[in-house]
Amino acid sequence: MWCTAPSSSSSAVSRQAGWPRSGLGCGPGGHAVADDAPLLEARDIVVAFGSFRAVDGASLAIRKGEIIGLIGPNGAGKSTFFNCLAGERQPASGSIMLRGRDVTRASPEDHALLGLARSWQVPAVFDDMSVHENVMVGAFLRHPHAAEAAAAADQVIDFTGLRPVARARSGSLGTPARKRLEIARALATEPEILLLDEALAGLTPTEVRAAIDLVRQIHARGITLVIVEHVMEVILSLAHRAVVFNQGKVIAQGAPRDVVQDPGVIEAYLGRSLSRKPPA
Ligand SMILES: Nc1ncnc2c1ncn2[C@@H]1O[C@H](COP(=O)(O)OP(=O)(O)OP(=O)(O)O)[C@@H](O)[C@H]1O
Repeated sequence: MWCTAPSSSSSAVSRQAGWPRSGLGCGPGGHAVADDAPLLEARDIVVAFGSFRAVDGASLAIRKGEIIGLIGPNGAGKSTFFNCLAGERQPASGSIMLRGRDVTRASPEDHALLGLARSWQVPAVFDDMSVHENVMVGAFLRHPHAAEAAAAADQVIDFTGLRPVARARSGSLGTPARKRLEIARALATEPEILLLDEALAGLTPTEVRAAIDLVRQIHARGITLVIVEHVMEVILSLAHRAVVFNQGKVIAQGAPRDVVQDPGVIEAYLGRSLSRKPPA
């Protein structure tokens, strides 16, 4: 467990090392956080592009240890909502609490320092850098000295199975290794909660199974997960709770096997998504 005084830097969020980080008994700055308080909570989030509300009053509370599957049709607002959770986009209204702290207007770096990491739907790796150097970029968040960041990156590379390509130029990687690198770079920031935005999209059924195994191992390390994914079988096999978005709103949530029986979910989404090819 870590409980420290707030940093004197402008971010007011302290840097803490050790992967994976553990314990949520203290909020940043040593404020007590109730054990049953959500790790991350978004309330009544609205994001508008002109007169169009991409996210229209969506709320979600995520507890430590959960794997949440966020599903819904194309354009439902999942990624936009994700971007708000990670601090990349500020909502027009609503609030976001991370570990008991209001982060609605906080920067992505502050979110990362508080223990939230995300992967991008299209991997945002630095093509001209090696795999190891890319992972070091994440590790620098908590290890400012290069030797320590390199050692921390090594651990993550071993954990994610990237050792055989550790010295390869990232731009030379195929889709599965690129997706894995995206996850590795997020893990190197030593998160307590990891948001995966379609991290399994574009993989073959065999690669999907390997990626599901990796997600299970990440969860076994004590990391809470929120996954946006279109392949329902992935949600059914991984998620404790499925949350369904449609037209910017949460229209249903619950145990994945219950949610798929919900007539509103079938009408809004599953009628289309079940026709997508699941992992064999
Ligand atoms: N920067 C933007 N400017 C204008 N409209 C946007 C912008 N970003 C997203 N949108 C629109 O907001 C809506 C929600 O998009 P979003 O990407 O959040 O949906 P999604 O549920 O993640 O979809 P997908 O499953 O296809 O990734 C879409 O209609 C999209 O076109």
